Amino acid sequence: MEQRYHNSQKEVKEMNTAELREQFLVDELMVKGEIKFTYSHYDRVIVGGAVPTSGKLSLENFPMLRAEYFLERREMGVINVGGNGKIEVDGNTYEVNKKDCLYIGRGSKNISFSSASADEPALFYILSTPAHKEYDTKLMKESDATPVTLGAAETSNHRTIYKYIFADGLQSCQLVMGLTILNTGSVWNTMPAHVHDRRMEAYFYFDLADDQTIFHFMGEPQETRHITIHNNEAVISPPWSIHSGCGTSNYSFIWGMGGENQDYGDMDPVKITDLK
Ligand SMILES: O=C[C@H](O)[C@@H](O)CC(=O)C(=O)O
Ligand SMILES: [Zn+2]
Repeated sequence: MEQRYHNSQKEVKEMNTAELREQFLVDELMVKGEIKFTYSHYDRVIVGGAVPTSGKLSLENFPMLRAEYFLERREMGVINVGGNGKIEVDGNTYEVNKKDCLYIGRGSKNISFSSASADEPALFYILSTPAHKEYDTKLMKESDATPVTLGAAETSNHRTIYKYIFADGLQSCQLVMGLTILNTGSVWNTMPAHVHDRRMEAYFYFDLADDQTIFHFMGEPQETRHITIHNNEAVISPPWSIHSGCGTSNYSFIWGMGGENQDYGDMDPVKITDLK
């Protein structure tokens, strides 16, 4: 498991392209036949990807967690963005197909991931946060989420938001998770941008054509920087940073947060004309 430590606002201002990418971009997340993890020290959120092919992939423990097993003191959210797949949690099997979300509660011990087809494998995107108590492991199908439409074609940000793990959805200790789908011709996400000093956020971009890119904007609202992102890559957003993107075509992304509260609406918006 790779570790990413904190960076101060002052430090980030001074970073060049390579340094920004090294600190905040999480690439090589979806690797066939592997589970990959990156441990961020912002709210101790672990970002991961699991791509099972012909066999099952089991969730292993990591010595750096100093735990008996991965979810001894943690909870986990998983969203599939690939082919049909299954997740087994302590003997129960859940069908987690594209855009379905499984919340896995603290205390769950034996977890494994599998794909229905090795040729079209499931792509499981994983977030894990520290948890103080156990909530039920529960599946939310895409069709059970309540979509909310935001933005407009005129401002190139017409998009639909699906919330899965949050105060009024799947219950968790602190994890918040969902996804956003941009309409064809819309390329801007999260504009107007916002910060939420109470929560870090991670974005995972998917369903972007292989020959396209997304300019992901980060940094303090008056000190913005960008990182270019390709399909199936994630980016870490410190609590004090904006997180917004503009693609060279439309795309979808999973957002997820850990921290002080689970109130999706807790955002301090930044006026578009105040961004620098
Ligand atoms: O704090 C919330 C997150 O930044 C995202 O949910 C925003 C988002 O998906 C969007 O506006 O498209
Ligand atoms: Zn946000």
